[in-house]
Amino acid sequence: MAKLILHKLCKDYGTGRPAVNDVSLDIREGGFLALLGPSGCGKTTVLRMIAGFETPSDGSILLGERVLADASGVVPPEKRNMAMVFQSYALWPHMTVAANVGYPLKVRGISGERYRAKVTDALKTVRLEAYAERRPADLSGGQRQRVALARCLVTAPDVVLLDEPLANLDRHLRQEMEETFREFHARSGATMIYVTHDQAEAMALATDVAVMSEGRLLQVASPAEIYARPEGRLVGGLIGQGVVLTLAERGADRRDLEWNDILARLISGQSGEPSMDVLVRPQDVVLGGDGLPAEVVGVLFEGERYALRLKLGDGRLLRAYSRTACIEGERVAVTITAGWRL
Ligand SMILES: Nc1ncnc2c1ncn2[C@@H]1O[C@H](COP(=O)(O)OP(=O)(O)OP(=O)(O)O)[C@@H](O)[C@H]1O
Repeated sequence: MAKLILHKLCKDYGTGRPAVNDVSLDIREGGFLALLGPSGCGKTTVLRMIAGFETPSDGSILLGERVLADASGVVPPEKRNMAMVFQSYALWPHMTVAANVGYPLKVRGISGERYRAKVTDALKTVRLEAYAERRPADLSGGQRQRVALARCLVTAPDVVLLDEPLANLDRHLRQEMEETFREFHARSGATMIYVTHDQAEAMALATDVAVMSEGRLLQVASPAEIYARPEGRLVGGLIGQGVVLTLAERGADRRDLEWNDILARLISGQSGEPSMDVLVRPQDVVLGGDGLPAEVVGVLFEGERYALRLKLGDGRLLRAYSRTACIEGERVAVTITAGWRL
Protein backbone atom coordinates (compact mmCIF):
# COMPACT_ATOMS: atom_id res chain seq x y z
CA MET A 1 0.00 0.00 0.00
CA ALA A 2 1.10 3.55 -0.55
CA LYS A 3 0.04 7.16 -0.65
CA LEU A 4 -2.48 8.07 -3.33
CA ILE A 5 -1.54 11.28 -5.10
CA LEU A 6 -3.76 13.41 -7.32
CA HIS A 7 -1.69 15.97 -9.20
CA LYS A 8 -3.35 18.89 -11.01
CA LEU A 9 -6.22 16.62 -11.98
CA CYS A 10 -8.73 17.96 -14.52
CA LYS A 11 -11.79 16.56 -16.24
CA ASP A 12 -13.56 18.44 -18.98
CA TYR A 13 -16.61 16.77 -20.50
CA GLY A 14 -16.77 19.53 -23.09
CA THR A 15 -19.78 21.14 -21.43
CA GLY A 16 -18.21 24.60 -21.18
CA ARG A 17 -17.05 24.30 -17.58
CA PRO A 18 -14.62 21.64 -16.35
CA ALA A 19 -16.22 19.14 -13.95
CA VAL A 20 -12.89 18.87 -12.09
CA ASN A 21 -10.42 21.72 -12.23
CA ASP A 22 -6.78 21.48 -11.12
CA VAL A 23 -7.30 19.26 -8.07
CA SER A 24 -4.10 18.31 -6.21
CA LEU A 25 -4.43 16.13 -3.16
CA ASP A 26 -2.28 13.64 -1.20
CA ILE A 27 -4.24 10.91 0.52
CA ARG A 28 -2.09 9.22 3.12
CA GLU A 29 -1.79 5.47 3.25
CA GLY A 30 -4.52 4.02 5.45
CA GLY A 31 -6.24 7.40 5.68
CA PHE A 32 -9.98 7.95 5.48
CA LEU A 33 -10.71 10.96 3.31
CA ALA A 34 -14.20 12.42 2.93
CA LEU A 35 -14.75 14.31 -0.31
CA LEU A 36 -17.43 16.81 0.61
CA GLY A 37 -19.33 19.34 -1.47
CA PRO A 38 -22.68 20.31 -2.95
CA SER A 39 -24.32 18.36 -5.75
CA GLY A 40 -22.51 18.73 -9.08
CA CYS A 41 -19.20 19.97 -7.60
CA GLY A 42 -17.23 17.11 -9.17
CA LYS A 43 -16.84 14.63 -6.28
CA THR A 44 -18.04 11.58 -8.18
CA THR A 45 -15.93 12.50 -11.19
CA VAL A 46 -12.80 12.57 -8.96
CA LEU A 47 -13.75 9.17 -7.55
CA ARG A 48 -14.38 7.71 -11.00
CA MET A 49 -11.00 8.96 -12.23
CA ILE A 50 -9.29 7.32 -9.23
CA ALA A 51 -11.15 4.06 -9.96
CA GLY A 52 -10.21 4.25 -13.65
CA PHE A 53 -13.76 4.58 -14.99
CA GLU A 54 -12.98 8.06 -16.37
CA THR A 55 -9.81 9.28 -18.06
CA PRO A 56 -8.45 12.62 -16.79
CA SER A 57 -8.30 15.44 -19.36
CA ASP A 58 -5.11 16.61 -17.65
CA GLY A 59 -2.97 15.89 -14.61
CA SER A 60 -1.96 12.57 -13.08
CA ILE A 61 -2.89 9.97 -10.46
CA LEU A 62 -0.21 7.97 -8.61
CA LEU A 63 -0.35 5.20 -6.05
CA GLY A 64 3.05 5.50 -4.43
CA GLU A 65 5.56 5.29 -7.29
CA ARG A 66 3.07 3.69 -9.65
CA VAL A 67 1.47 5.98 -12.22
CA LEU A 68 -2.22 5.07 -12.64
CA ALA A 69 -3.06 7.83 -15.08
CA ASP A 70 -1.20 10.61 -16.86
CA ALA A 71 -0.76 12.02 -20.35
CA SER A 72 1.00 8.85 -21.51
CA GLY A 73 -1.83 6.45 -20.59
CA VAL A 74 -4.11 4.94 -17.98
CA VAL A 75 -4.10 1.69 -16.00
CA PRO A 76 -7.48 -0.07 -16.46
CA PRO A 77 -9.77 -0.37 -13.37
CA GLU A 78 -9.19 -4.12 -12.89
CA LYS A 79 -5.42 -3.58 -12.60
CA ARG A 80 -5.62 -0.90 -9.88
CA ASN A 81 -6.46 -3.14 -6.89
CA MET A 82 -9.25 -0.81 -5.81
CA ALA A 83 -12.85 -1.54 -4.89
CA MET A 84 -15.86 0.73 -5.19
CA VAL A 85 -19.06 0.70 -3.13
CA PHE A 86 -22.12 2.40 -4.57
CA GLN A 87 -25.23 3.75 -2.86
CA SER A 88 -27.33 1.26 -4.84
CA TYR A 89 -25.28 -1.67 -3.33
CA ALA A 90 -25.20 -3.35 -6.79
CA LEU A 91 -25.71 -6.87 -5.40
CA TRP A 92 -26.72 -9.82 -7.57
CA PRO A 93 -30.32 -10.62 -6.50
CA HIS A 94 -30.22 -14.28 -7.59
CA MET A 95 -27.06 -15.11 -5.60
CA THR A 96 -26.78 -15.78 -1.87
CA VAL A 97 -24.95 -13.34 0.38
CA ALA A 98 -21.89 -15.63 0.42
CA ALA A 99 -21.88 -15.93 -3.40
CA ASN A 100 -22.15 -12.15 -3.76
CA VAL A 101 -19.23 -11.64 -1.42
CA GLY A 102 -17.18 -14.34 -3.17
CA TYR A 103 -17.90 -13.10 -6.67
CA PRO A 104 -14.71 -11.00 -7.09
CA LEU A 105 -12.68 -14.05 -5.99
CA LYS A 106 -14.35 -16.26 -8.60
CA VAL A 107 -13.51 -13.66 -11.26
CA ARG A 108 -9.86 -13.92 -10.15
CA GLY A 109 -9.92 -17.71 -10.34
CA ILE A 110 -9.73 -18.33 -6.56
CA SER A 111 -11.65 -21.44 -5.40
CA GLY A 112 -11.74 -24.23 -2.82
CA GLU A 113 -10.70 -23.76 0.80
CA ARG A 114 -8.97 -20.42 0.10
CA TYR A 115 -12.21 -19.09 -1.39
CA ARG A 116 -14.30 -20.26 1.57
CA ALA A 117 -11.89 -18.89 4.16
CA LYS A 118 -11.76 -15.46 2.53
CA VAL A 119 -15.56 -15.24 2.21
CA THR A 120 -16.06 -16.27 5.85
CA ASP A 121 -13.48 -13.74 7.01
CA ALA A 122 -15.08 -10.92 5.05
CA LEU A 123 -18.55 -11.82 6.35
CA LYS A 124 -17.21 -11.90 9.92
CA THR A 125 -15.74 -8.42 9.54
CA VAL A 126 -19.20 -7.01 8.80
CA ARG A 127 -20.90 -9.37 11.30
CA LEU A 128 -22.97 -11.21 8.73
CA GLU A 129 -21.70 -14.81 9.14
CA ALA A 130 -25.20 -15.94 10.09
CA TYR A 131 -26.67 -14.54 6.88
CA ALA A 132 -24.38 -16.29 4.39
CA GLU A 133 -27.11 -18.37 2.74
CA ARG A 134 -29.75 -15.62 2.49
CA ARG A 135 -30.58 -13.68 -0.67
CA PRO A 136 -30.15 -9.87 -0.72
CA ALA A 137 -33.94 -9.42 -0.96
CA ASP A 138 -34.28 -10.96 2.52
CA LEU A 139 -31.96 -8.42 4.14
CA SER A 140 -32.46 -4.88 5.49
CA GLY A 141 -30.91 -1.89 3.71
CA GLY A 142 -28.08 -1.70 6.27
CA GLN A 143 -27.34 -5.41 5.95
CA ARG A 144 -27.23 -5.13 2.14
CA GLN A 145 -24.74 -2.29 2.45
CA ARG A 146 -22.64 -4.49 4.74
CA VAL A 147 -22.69 -7.26 2.11
CA ALA A 148 -21.40 -4.72 -0.41
CA LEU A 149 -18.62 -3.79 2.05
CA ALA A 150 -17.70 -7.44 2.61
CA ARG A 151 -17.57 -7.98 -1.15
CA CYS A 152 -15.10 -5.15 -1.52
CA LEU A 153 -13.02 -6.32 1.45
CA VAL A 154 -12.63 -9.87 0.14
CA THR A 155 -9.99 -8.92 -2.44
CA ALA A 156 -7.91 -6.91 0.09
CA PRO A 157 -7.91 -3.73 -2.01
CA ASP A 158 -5.33 -0.98 -1.48
CA VAL A 159 -7.99 1.69 -1.90
CA VAL A 160 -11.73 1.54 -1.21
CA LEU A 161 -13.88 4.12 -2.97
CA LEU A 162 -17.33 4.84 -1.56
CA ASP A 163 -19.88 6.92 -3.46
CA GLU A 164 -22.53 8.21 -1.04
CA PRO A 165 -23.00 4.68 0.32
CA LEU A 166 -25.49 5.72 3.00
CA ALA A 167 -27.69 7.97 0.87
CA ASN A 168 -30.49 5.41 0.67
CA LEU A 169 -30.66 4.61 4.37
CA ASP A 170 -32.79 6.23 7.06
CA ARG A 171 -31.20 8.41 9.72
CA HIS A 172 -31.09 5.80 12.47
CA LEU A 173 -29.49 3.23 10.20
CA ARG A 174 -27.00 5.76 8.88
CA GLN A 175 -25.62 6.26 12.37
CA GLU A 176 -25.29 2.52 12.86
CA MET A 177 -23.58 2.18 9.48
CA GLU A 178 -21.17 5.02 10.28
CA GLU A 179 -19.95 2.81 13.11
CA THR A 180 -19.61 -0.13 10.67
CA PHE A 181 -17.57 2.02 8.27
CA ARG A 182 -15.22 3.16 11.02
CA GLU A 183 -14.71 -0.43 12.14
CA PHE A 184 -14.28 -1.55 8.55
CA HIS A 185 -11.61 1.08 8.05
CA ALA A 186 -9.77 0.14 11.23
CA ARG A 187 -9.81 -3.60 10.44
CA SER A 188 -9.04 -3.50 6.74
CA GLY A 189 -6.29 -0.89 6.93
CA ALA A 190 -7.29 0.21 3.41
CA THR A 191 -7.10 3.80 2.28
CA MET A 192 -10.70 4.96 1.98
CA ILE A 193 -12.21 7.79 -0.02
CA TYR A 194 -15.77 8.59 0.81
CA VAL A 195 -17.92 10.90 -1.30
CA THR A 196 -20.73 12.70 0.49
CA HIS A 197 -22.66 15.96 0.52
CA ASP A 198 -23.48 15.49 4.21
CA GLN A 199 -21.02 17.42 6.35
CA ALA A 200 -22.04 15.68 9.59
CA GLU A 201 -21.33 12.31 7.99
CA ALA A 202 -17.96 13.51 6.68
CA MET A 203 -16.95 14.84 10.10
CA ALA A 204 -18.08 11.71 11.94
CA LEU A 205 -16.24 9.28 9.69
CA ALA A 206 -13.14 10.68 8.13
CA THR A 207 -9.60 11.36 9.28
CA ASP A 208 -9.39 14.12 6.66
CA VAL A 209 -12.06 16.21 4.94
CA ALA A 210 -11.59 17.72 1.45
CA VAL A 211 -14.17 20.33 0.48
CA MET A 212 -14.92 20.88 -3.21
CA SER A 213 -16.98 23.49 -5.03
CA GLU A 214 -17.47 23.94 -8.77
CA GLY A 215 -14.74 21.47 -9.67
CA ARG A 216 -12.13 23.01 -7.39
CA LEU A 217 -10.66 21.91 -4.10
CA LEU A 218 -11.18 24.58 -1.45
CA GLN A 219 -9.65 23.12 1.72
CA VAL A 220 -8.27 19.85 3.08
CA ALA A 221 -7.88 19.34 6.83
CA SER A 222 -8.82 17.09 9.73
CA PRO A 223 -12.48 17.33 10.84
CA ALA A 224 -11.51 19.25 13.99
CA GLU A 225 -9.33 21.70 12.06
CA ILE A 226 -11.84 22.36 9.31
CA TYR A 227 -14.58 22.89 11.89
CA ALA A 228 -12.51 25.28 13.97
CA ARG A 229 -10.75 27.11 11.14
CA PRO A 230 -12.71 26.96 7.89
CA GLU A 231 -11.22 28.97 5.03
CA GLY A 232 -13.59 31.23 3.11
CA ARG A 233 -17.31 31.75 2.91
CA LEU A 234 -18.10 28.54 1.05
CA VAL A 235 -16.36 26.17 3.46
CA GLY A 236 -17.63 28.19 6.44
CA GLY A 237 -21.19 27.93 5.19
CA LEU A 238 -20.90 24.21 4.54
CA ILE A 239 -19.36 23.06 7.84
CA GLY A 240 -21.52 23.31 10.96
CA GLN A 241 -24.85 25.08 11.25
CA GLY A 242 -23.53 28.63 11.42
CA VAL A 243 -24.45 31.85 9.63
CA VAL A 244 -22.01 34.17 7.88
CA LEU A 245 -22.26 37.84 8.90
CA THR A 246 -20.71 40.60 6.84
CA LEU A 247 -19.08 43.01 9.30
CA ALA A 248 -16.93 46.11 9.01
CA GLU A 249 -13.30 45.08 8.63
CA ARG A 250 -11.86 48.12 10.35
CA GLY A 251 -8.95 47.28 12.65
CA ALA A 252 -9.59 43.53 12.77
CA ASP A 253 -6.26 41.75 13.02
CA ARG A 254 -7.38 38.48 14.60
CA ARG A 255 -9.45 35.71 13.13
CA ASP A 256 -11.15 34.56 16.32
CA LEU A 257 -13.36 37.39 17.44
CA GLU A 258 -14.94 38.04 20.82
CA TRP A 259 -18.21 39.73 21.68
CA ASN A 260 -16.71 43.21 21.96
CA ASP A 261 -15.09 42.92 18.51
CA ILE A 262 -18.31 41.65 16.99
CA LEU A 263 -20.60 44.12 18.76
CA ALA A 264 -18.53 47.13 17.67
CA ARG A 265 -18.72 46.02 14.04
CA LEU A 266 -22.38 45.01 14.20
CA ILE A 267 -23.60 48.39 15.36
CA SER A 268 -21.24 50.71 13.51
CA GLY A 269 -20.90 49.14 10.04
CA GLN A 270 -21.35 51.74 7.32
CA SER A 271 -21.96 51.00 3.69
CA GLY A 272 -18.90 51.50 1.49
CA GLU A 273 -16.52 50.46 4.26
CA PRO A 274 -14.26 47.41 3.65
CA SER A 275 -16.01 44.37 5.05
CA MET A 276 -15.18 40.84 6.21
CA ASP A 277 -17.15 37.60 6.50
CA VAL A 278 -17.52 36.26 10.01
CA LEU A 279 -18.87 32.80 10.81
CA VAL A 280 -21.10 32.62 13.87
CA ARG A 281 -22.12 29.18 15.13
CA PRO A 282 -25.41 28.64 16.99
CA GLN A 283 -23.71 27.37 20.15
CA ASP A 284 -21.89 30.72 20.40
CA VAL A 285 -25.12 32.74 20.33
CA VAL A 286 -26.26 33.06 23.93
CA LEU A 287 -29.73 34.22 24.96
CA GLY A 288 -30.40 36.47 27.96
CA GLY A 289 -28.39 39.08 29.82
CA ASP A 290 -27.85 42.48 28.27
CA GLY A 291 -27.09 41.70 24.68
CA LEU A 292 -28.57 43.08 21.50
CA PRO A 293 -32.34 42.91 21.09
CA ALA A 294 -33.58 40.26 18.65
CA GLU A 295 -36.84 38.64 17.64
CA VAL A 296 -37.41 34.87 17.45
CA VAL A 297 -38.54 34.26 13.85
CA GLY A 298 -38.27 30.46 13.69
CA VAL A 299 -38.41 27.62 16.21
CA LEU A 300 -37.64 23.98 15.47
CA PHE A 301 -37.99 21.43 18.25
CA GLU A 302 -35.13 18.92 17.90
CA GLY A 303 -35.90 16.76 20.94
CA GLU A 304 -32.90 17.61 23.09
CA ARG A 305 -33.14 21.34 22.31
CA TYR A 306 -34.89 24.07 20.32
CA ALA A 307 -33.13 25.38 17.22
CA LEU A 308 -33.98 29.07 16.82
CA ARG A 309 -33.74 31.59 14.03
CA LEU A 310 -33.31 35.09 15.37
CA LYS A 311 -33.59 38.46 13.64
CA LEU A 312 -31.52 41.37 14.90
CA GLY A 313 -32.83 44.95 14.73
CA ASP A 314 -30.99 45.58 11.44
CA GLY A 315 -32.57 42.50 9.83
CA ARG A 316 -29.54 40.19 10.10
CA LEU A 317 -30.32 36.59 10.92
CA LEU A 318 -28.62 34.37 13.51
CA ARG A 319 -29.09 30.79 14.61
CA ALA A 320 -29.13 29.77 18.26
CA TYR A 321 -30.05 26.84 20.49
CA SER A 322 -32.24 26.99 23.55
CA ARG A 323 -32.98 24.30 26.14
CA THR A 324 -36.25 25.96 27.05
CA ALA A 325 -39.22 26.51 24.76
CA CYS A 326 -39.44 29.78 22.79
CA ILE A 327 -42.26 31.03 20.63
CA GLU A 328 -42.13 32.90 17.35
CA GLY A 329 -42.43 36.65 17.81
CA GLU A 330 -40.79 36.53 21.27
CA ARG A 331 -38.27 39.26 22.03
CA VAL A 332 -34.90 38.18 23.42
CA ALA A 333 -31.44 39.60 24.08
CA VAL A 334 -28.45 37.94 22.38
CA THR A 335 -24.71 37.91 22.92
CA ILE A 336 -22.30 36.35 20.43
CA THR A 337 -19.49 34.86 22.46
CA ALA A 338 -17.28 33.88 19.50
CA GLY A 339 -16.97 34.42 15.75
CA TRP A 340 -14.45 33.21 13.17
CA ARG A 341 -13.23 35.49 10.42
CA LEU A 342 -13.42 33.51 7.19
N1 LIG B 1 -20.53 11.90 -18.36
C1 LIG B 1 -20.71 13.21 -18.23
N2 LIG B 1 -20.85 14.01 -19.31
C2 LIG B 1 -21.01 15.34 -19.17
N3 LIG B 1 -21.04 15.99 -17.98
C3 LIG B 1 -20.91 15.25 -16.87
C4 LIG B 1 -20.74 13.82 -16.93
N4 LIG B 1 -20.61 13.36 -15.66
C5 LIG B 1 -20.71 14.45 -14.85
N5 LIG B 1 -20.89 15.57 -15.58
C6 LIG B 1 -21.01 16.95 -15.04
O1 LIG B 1 -19.86 17.22 -14.27
C7 LIG B 1 -20.18 17.97 -13.11
C8 LIG B 1 -19.72 17.21 -11.87
O2 LIG B 1 -20.48 16.02 -11.74
P1 LIG B 1 -20.24 14.97 -10.56
O3 LIG B 1 -21.20 13.84 -10.74
O4 LIG B 1 -18.81 14.66 -10.48
O5 LIG B 1 -20.67 15.84 -9.29
P2 LIG B 1 -20.98 15.39 -7.81
O6 LIG B 1 -20.34 16.41 -6.93
O7 LIG B 1 -20.59 13.98 -7.59
O8 LIG B 1 -22.56 15.52 -7.74
P3 LIG B 1 -23.65 14.62 -6.98
O9 LIG B 1 -23.39 14.80 -5.52
O10 LIG B 1 -24.94 15.23 -7.42
O11 LIG B 1 -23.44 13.21 -7.45
C9 LIG B 1 -21.69 18.19 -13.16
O12 LIG B 1 -21.92 19.47 -13.68
C10 LIG B 1 -22.18 17.11 -14.10
O13 LIG B 1 -23.34 17.52 -14.77
